[in-house]
Amino acid sequence: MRTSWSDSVANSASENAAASGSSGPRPTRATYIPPHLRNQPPSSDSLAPPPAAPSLGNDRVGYSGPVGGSRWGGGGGSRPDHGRSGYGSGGRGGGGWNNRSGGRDRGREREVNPFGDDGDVEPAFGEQENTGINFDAYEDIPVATSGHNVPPPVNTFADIDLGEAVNQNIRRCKYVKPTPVQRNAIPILLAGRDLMACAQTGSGKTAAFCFPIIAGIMREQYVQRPHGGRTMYPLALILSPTRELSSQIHDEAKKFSYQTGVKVVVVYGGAPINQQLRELERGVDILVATPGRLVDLLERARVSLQMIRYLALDEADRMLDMGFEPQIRKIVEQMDMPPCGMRQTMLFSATFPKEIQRLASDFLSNYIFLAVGRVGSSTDLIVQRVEYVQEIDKRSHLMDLLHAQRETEVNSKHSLTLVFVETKKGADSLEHLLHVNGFPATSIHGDRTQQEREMALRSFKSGKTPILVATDVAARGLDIPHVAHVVNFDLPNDIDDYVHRIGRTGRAGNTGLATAFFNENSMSLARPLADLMQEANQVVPAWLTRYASRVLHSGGKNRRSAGARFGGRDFRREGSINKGTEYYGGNSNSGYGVPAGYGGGYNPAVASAWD
Ligand SMILES: Nc1ncnc2c1ncn2[C@@H]1O[C@H](COP(=O)(O)OP(=O)(O)OP(=O)(O)O)[C@@H](O)[C@H]1O
Repeated sequence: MRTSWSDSVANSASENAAASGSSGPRPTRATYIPPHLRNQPPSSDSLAPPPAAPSLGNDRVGYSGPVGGSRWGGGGGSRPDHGRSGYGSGGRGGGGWNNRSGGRDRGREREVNPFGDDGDVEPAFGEQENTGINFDAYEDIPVATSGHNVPPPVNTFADIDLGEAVNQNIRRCKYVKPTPVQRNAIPILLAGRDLMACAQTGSGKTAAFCFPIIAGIMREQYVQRPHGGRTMYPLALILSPTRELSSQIHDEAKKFSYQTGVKVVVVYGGAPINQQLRELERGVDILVATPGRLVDLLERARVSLQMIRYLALDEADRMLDMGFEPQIRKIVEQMDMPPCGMRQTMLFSATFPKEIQRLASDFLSNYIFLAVGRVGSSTDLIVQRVEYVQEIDKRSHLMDLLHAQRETEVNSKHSLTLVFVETKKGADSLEHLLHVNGFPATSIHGDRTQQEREMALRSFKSGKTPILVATDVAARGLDIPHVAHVVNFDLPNDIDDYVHRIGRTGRAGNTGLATAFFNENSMSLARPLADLMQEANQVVPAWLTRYASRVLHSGGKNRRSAGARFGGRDFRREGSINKGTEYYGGNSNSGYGVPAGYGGGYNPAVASAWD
């Protein structure tokens, strides 16, 4: 059974509590225990010193610059490195796995089973029930890749060598087959390539970047990290725009890395830093972070990025918009992270406007662009409705909708409604209105304390308050089961935000409904909204088409540029860089119905709701 987000948060909290209460011996940081050795069952040779790794020398301590030799060194193997100097130990043939036991096992006793099962091994791939994703629709999903030497996609998890421990966790998650983005992205990442991936909301992007990172770290044999002092040296950094999303990624990564020995830690603002520091001191391989708290830790020299070899930006377009870009540049370019080409960089989002692609290319080296079209489980299954509602009538109209839902029991414990508003004040006052009118509602926005935010989400997820009023802080990434209805009470200014908001429903095979209240205030969205709905085979009201045609030639900021459909297209193909180079490889399809990132639609408005 899938653990819910709020359950996961609760599990994570109790896990932290258990960890901090543990009386077990604390490992000294002077001895680095490779992740794959940390969770091995004790064996007769467990006290034997690890065999020396002949290719490793002191030059592997810390970042030594783009010199010819392998910084990462290790096992050789068959993985092509495509010119990435210093990349990769191990190979895809399985020879890179190190199953030796030995060394100190600092994680084993403390590791809480994130699946809440008794550790039973799930049936082999293909024998399990799946989690509801409509796999039959997969064959029709348009996929486009561009870049040099694109590794071919795989069809099954068994075709990918992620190691037995990760495979067991995939089975525990009840993932039967890789989703299209996973089928394509995982081989690319295992081949050591940088990647910009654009795939629909709810299509499994988190696992697409987590699996290769975990497998990559497990393949590393004896990476020596600098020691002494209080600075920690993670090997992978996953950045995301909100605390809740970072927490969710952390929970997912902990599931995927269960019993692999790979240690995942999350840091984000609004939570006590001392607790996070204590957690870091226990060791960290993968650091999941929001940018603000990470910068704080970097400035305190409690974290160094010197040893980073995997950098993932989830919701990458948001991370590189005007609100976040300076912080991201600081983290990636001005601290001690190895430069692009000396680390593996992966950017994921459901939307990738051209402007952001251009910015993002600064962080990437010889990268592959991947666009995965509609995952049959997602927008096809979201019914989109748009209603003309005057500003003054919105509140009563919403309550009418909710009343009607109550009648049909749509708003039950297992049928949640997420209402998006533009401002924090608006969220507070709408929550209050619903409350006094007898609707069980709560709210989440950036002015709430972290504790209040977490409580609100828990209460929503559990069905205690099945209506959540939210600002855009909840628009991206959150994987909340049973969200049946998303209401855009206030439409966003940017069509990409609309895409992410409605993507909170219709996830992983479930159906969903998205209702938008449209009026004169949302006029700039008329055309992209009408186009988006048409692409997704939705009924577009005649009045919306009329509004859309009025702004057709007015060049609004959300204007979608011809040929750059939904941002599912590599901006390098527009001829702005690398002219004359053939970028397309693998499958290429034009014109997918990916409701993702309009080419001309970037709105650099800073959303105050973000962390
Ligand atoms: N191979 C798979 N088989 C079945 N379910 C899967 C698979 N991969 C991921 N899922 C499930 O699909 C859901 C959506 O995944 P995830 O949150 O990673 O989507 P996403 O693409 O990151 O969405 P968003 O764009 O909204 O951030 C999750 O509940 C996840 O557990």
